[in-house]
Amino acid sequence: MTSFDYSSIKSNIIAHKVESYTYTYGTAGFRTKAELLDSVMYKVGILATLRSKKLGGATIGVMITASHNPEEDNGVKLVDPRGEMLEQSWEGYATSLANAKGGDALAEVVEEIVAANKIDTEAPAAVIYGYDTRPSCAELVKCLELGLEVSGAKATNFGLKTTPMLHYLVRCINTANTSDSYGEPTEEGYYKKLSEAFKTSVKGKSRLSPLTVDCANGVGAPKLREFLRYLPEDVLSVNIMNDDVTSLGKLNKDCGADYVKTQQRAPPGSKIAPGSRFCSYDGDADRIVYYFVDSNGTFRLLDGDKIAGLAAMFIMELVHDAGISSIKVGVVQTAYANGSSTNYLTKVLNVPVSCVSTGVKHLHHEAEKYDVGVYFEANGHGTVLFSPEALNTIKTTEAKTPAQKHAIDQLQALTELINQTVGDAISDMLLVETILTNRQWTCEEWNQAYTDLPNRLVKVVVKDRHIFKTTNAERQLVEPVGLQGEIDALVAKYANGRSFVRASGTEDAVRVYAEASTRAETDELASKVAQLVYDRAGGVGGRPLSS
Ligand SMILES: CC(=O)N[C@H]1[C@@H](OP(=O)(O)O)O[C@H](CO)[C@@H](O)[C@@H]1O
Ligand SMILES: [Mg+2]
Repeated sequence: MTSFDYSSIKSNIIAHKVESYTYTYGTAGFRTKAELLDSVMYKVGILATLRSKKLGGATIGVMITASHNPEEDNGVKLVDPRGEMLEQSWEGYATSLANAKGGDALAEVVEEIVAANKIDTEAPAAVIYGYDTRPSCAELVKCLELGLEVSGAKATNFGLKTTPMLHYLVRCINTANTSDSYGEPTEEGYYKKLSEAFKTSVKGKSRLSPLTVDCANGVGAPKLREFLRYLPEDVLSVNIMNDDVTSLGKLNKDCGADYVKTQQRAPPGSKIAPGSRFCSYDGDADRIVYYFVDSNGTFRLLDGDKIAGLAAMFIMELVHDAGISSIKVGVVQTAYANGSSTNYLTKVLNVPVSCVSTGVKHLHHEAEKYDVGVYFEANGHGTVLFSPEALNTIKTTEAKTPAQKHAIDQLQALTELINQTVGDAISDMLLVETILTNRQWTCEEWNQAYTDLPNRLVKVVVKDRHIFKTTNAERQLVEPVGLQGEIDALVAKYANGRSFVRASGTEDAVRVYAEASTRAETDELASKVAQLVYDRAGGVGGRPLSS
């Protein structure tokens, strides 16, 4: 291990490919065209080392992936010691480092971070890293490794991983030999933990019909295949599709969770028919959506909102059957959650629901406020968090009846089955399969909880999206001044109408969301609001949805 060496940090700097490009550590870390990322990877290596030094040598994770983005993109994000996303206050450091051009500028930013956080640069540092199947990963890994080396980290390459596996590994390493040890810090340990919990969860129940999993031609494919070696076919029957991770150009192309959610259709080539069950992962396997076609042949999507409803329902019943009145379940959504799902949660399940800003970190932090916090974005990213007190209560409650014992055992198994560090397609799939198996439900029966309101998401390109400022968990605009009043006036004309506008954190566009009672009204409302935004806030290119 080398030590932290300013001159080495300066002299090894990787030059920016495009001088004028500005990097931002956003909702999903750094994400852009892969060829622009080599300089960033070097600096992320340095940042991860500093973060670890700041936290007494705790292991920090670095994941190289661009999730559902096209194959030519790539990205990188840091994982904090408990497997969470990088603490928000450090995102600014990431951005400053990434934009520092030249060795002197870089050293200056590093010095600022060291001073502001009183970091002992000679303290130990440990960083683990993993990457997805993108062809650009190999080169980017080398750049990251150089950054880790010049800053003196003990670095470990965990190789090809799904994003949630890397989060799991970070938490396991940092909790090893403690009372809240999260598991064995190996890929095998992950498979064993989840498969054992699943076997317990479905014990004594008949296996469901086969589930076809679209792996988006990404890292989920080889990892799911490996995982299935731990689960006998008579416990879970899975067919894998879109598992080509070697041919160029296939990753996320006309497949995967994002495609299915935005296109509202099954990937081409899937032999979906009434009675069959399907789900899709995204490119780094941290998102999942389910779908099926009903007896009329109509495509039905079971998205993150539907998964949240199913999970909340099941866990609340288990808590009730276990006789544990101290555990309160809550659900966290964003403004993109379908109005019918919020209605179902609050009026039918009577569960408290919080609405927070877009981005998993916001949902995760809000979910930590509940004893059991279920959080999902509509797009299928989410998980369930059990507070330390809830975990302890589940572990120590003594059953008075066999029914109570069964419920407690089921809850205990769920705490092992669910990846509590971050949304995880494999783990979330097992959660859904557990519930459907216990209920012996078809997807059609699951879907009956509520009917989605028709909805529409439109992108409007404007001169400067940063002029859009929101409040109330992004549901209302504060600026441009006056625009919200005009949106409200439009919404008021539609039964069950709802619409909101915010700047995307990941694309150079403004997003307009609308829902209403009928498809026609929804489309009309979406188009009116989109055109209003275009007219009032510097629309660029063609006017959206003009007929
Ligand atoms: C409407 C929508 O789906 N927004 C997505 C998208 O964020 P935007 O800030 O809307 O671009 O990407 C995020 C990161 O993957 C994800 O968390 C979020 O849900
Ligand atoms: Mg993803």
